[in-house]
Amino acid sequence: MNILLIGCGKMGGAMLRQWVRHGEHSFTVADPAADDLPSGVRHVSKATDLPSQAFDVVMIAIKPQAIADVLPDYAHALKEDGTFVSIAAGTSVASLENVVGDAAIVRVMPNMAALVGMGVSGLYANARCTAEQTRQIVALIDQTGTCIPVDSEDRIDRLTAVSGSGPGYVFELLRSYVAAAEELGFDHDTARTLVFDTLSGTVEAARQSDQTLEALRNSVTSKNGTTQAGLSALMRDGQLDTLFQDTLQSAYARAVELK
Ligand SMILES: NC(=O)C1=CN([C@@H]2O[C@H](COP(=O)(O)OP(=O)(O)OC[C@H]3O[C@@H](n4cnc5c(N)ncnc54)[C@H](O)[C@@H]3O)[C@@H](O)[C@H]2O)C=CC1
Ligand SMILES: O=C(O)[C@@H]1CCC=N1
Repeated sequence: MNILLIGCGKMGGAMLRQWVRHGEHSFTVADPAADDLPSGVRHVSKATDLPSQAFDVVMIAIKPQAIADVLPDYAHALKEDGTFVSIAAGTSVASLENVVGDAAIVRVMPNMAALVGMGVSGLYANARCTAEQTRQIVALIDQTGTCIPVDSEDRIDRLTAVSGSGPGYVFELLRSYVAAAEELGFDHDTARTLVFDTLSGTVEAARQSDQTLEALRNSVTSKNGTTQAGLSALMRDGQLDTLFQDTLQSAYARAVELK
């Protein structure tokens, strides 16, 4: 496919790197600030540099607040049977239709783990998308990690709160965990190794296990042992559950505001 990527910042750039690595599609990036594009990617700085009806996919990867101003300039570049794809948080299909009219539109919510080809994305296709158009975009997003199609747009906003913003929570969790390990006397590099390997090894053990997460947690927790002491601080008064619920509800509420 011939694909136009409008906006190639942190998220668009992470996904583009995976697509270029797979080498299946041709890419043009429209972003005045993009200066370090992978080789083979064409770069344009303005919409008027693009021919009409040249692209199978026009993907918008700029900030939600800028879409209404920027996208109309690029609408001519999409083929008549092409697909608009938006990765913007919140911005609804209805808002996108207000800008580009009645078109095949797919909302994708990726995450920053796409940087290493381990992203997880939600995907919602509007009623104008044919099964073939949806299949093509699912296959494209699969190249950045895992793609989970959903059948309601609200699921995309909910999934934004869980996995779209998720790397932000996890980076902060890692920062705090590493800082606490340093407080306990480890140098920074050792603290990072201890925390990162604990996280990735534990996630893999949980993924490969058929036990519940509670059973796995209990398998680490000796009666009156060290883990029990640590967990009673971590879980005091249900604070961890409250914190995660507040975190996800706040992010979901913001996605709804950005519609
Ligand atoms: N950063 C993340 O982890 C995620 C971001 N998103 C969504 O991705 C979109 C982009 O976010 P980021 O990459 O984080 O932001 P960013 O600020 O890193 O990238 C935005 C890019 O758009 C470019 N841009 C601005 N005006 C433009 C114009 N008129 N024409 C072409 N390009 C223009 C900027 O130069 C910049 O490179 C947002 O809508 C966000 O909601 C979705 C999931 C995760
Ligand atoms: O914070 C944001 O709005 C974007 C969407 C999901 C992750 N980053």
